[in-house]
Amino acid sequence: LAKIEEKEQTPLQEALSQLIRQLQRKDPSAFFSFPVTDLIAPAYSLIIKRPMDFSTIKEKVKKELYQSLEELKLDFKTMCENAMIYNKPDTIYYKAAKKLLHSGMKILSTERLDSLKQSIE
Ligand SMILES: CC(=O)c1cc(-c2ccccn2)c2ncccn12
Repeated sequence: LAKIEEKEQTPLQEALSQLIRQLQRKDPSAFFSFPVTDLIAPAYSLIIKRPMDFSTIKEKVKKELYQSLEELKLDFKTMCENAMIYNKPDTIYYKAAKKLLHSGMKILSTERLDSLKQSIE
């Protein structure tokens, strides 16, 4: 079999991957690991205009679609906010999203991203 070439990660991709690992640890139930389907969430694709999940975020890193750390922060916020739009406040998904958003904003704080940016330049 031809050897499948592994591509080196850029410093930005490295920093993004490290942040995503930290964020995913805050989703122990893995509610946010994969895209929400209309099968498990009726009419989801009609209600949520910009679906987002960790697997899609990781795919975007791999395809070098993030040009800054802030773009990751935007997708992360969208992912959590989607869950707080679609799910009612008394559901496990809404509560998990609220908690994930809160802990994620610390991991992605401006101070943290600024210092990480220094190390990338
Ligand atoms: C994130 C989210 O909104 C979500 C994840 C899930 C989910 C994620 C993994 C396994 C099962 N369910 C879900 N199920 C029903 C309604 C909403 N959700």
